[in-house]
Amino acid sequence: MDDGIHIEGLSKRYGEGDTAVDALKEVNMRIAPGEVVGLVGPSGSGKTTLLKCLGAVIEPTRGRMTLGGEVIYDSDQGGWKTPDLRALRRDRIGFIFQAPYLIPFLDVTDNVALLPMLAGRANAPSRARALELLQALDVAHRAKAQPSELSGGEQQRVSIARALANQPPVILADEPTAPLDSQRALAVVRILNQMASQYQTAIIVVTHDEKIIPTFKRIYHIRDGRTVEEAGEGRDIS
Ligand SMILES: Nc1ncnc2c1ncn2[C@@H]1O[C@H](COP(=O)(O)OP(=O)(O)OP(=O)(O)O)[C@@H](O)[C@H]1O
Repeated sequence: MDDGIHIEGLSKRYGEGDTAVDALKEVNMRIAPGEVVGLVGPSGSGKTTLLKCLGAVIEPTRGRMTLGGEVIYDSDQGGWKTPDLRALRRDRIGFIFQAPYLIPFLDVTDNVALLPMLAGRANAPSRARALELLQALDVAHRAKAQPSELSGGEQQRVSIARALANQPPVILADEPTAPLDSQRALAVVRILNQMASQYQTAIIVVTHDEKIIPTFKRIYHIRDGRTVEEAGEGRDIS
């Protein structure tokens, strides 16, 4: 089974000739449903490039990527499996960023329900799903509030609910804890672990954050475009 995330021989070259940059060099990764792994590496090592390839934002040069049991990209089979990369991103991949990027003129429920609605689901089940997620993330009491009325931590939890809204098999989190103090950063990681296990989502967390690195059970180190897998400390944060 190839559920979760499976990356095989993924390479990305920017540019051509003398100025070409090989940002990813035959990267292999496998993340199981329900698993949260860290992706760490120095500046310029290829982390953003890897997230962009997985998130169908840029096209790899070679390799194969499987998300939730479906091959989404195979360079030996013509590249992307679907021409509609926007729908792929919307329906199959959740994104969490350093800042929550909530839509200021929609209330909390609609911020979460918007993606299922855009994916063609009816309003009532989309809102019901949003409320269920807000409950799971302990912000349901703010369901009718505007984003500007929320604390930073509440906004971050709403952005995690939004990432889960279309039940994607995969969530890509780019430095989700960088601006947070230690306690709040660990709370976000705890939530990501709970959500991964509750919804059987595979989560990659790109991070430099020394506060959360000891919490991962598995870490991929990336250096100069190549990944090395390592057992993490898996420090208990329950
Ligand atoms: N659009 C581009 N064109 C050419 N080279 C690029 C492009 N984007 C990134 N690179 C190069 O690819 C390599 C990997 O960059 P990438 O942004 O993936 O690193 P990163 O690990 O995310 O770094 P940081 O932690 O600083 O964000 C770097 O050498 C970078 O200069």
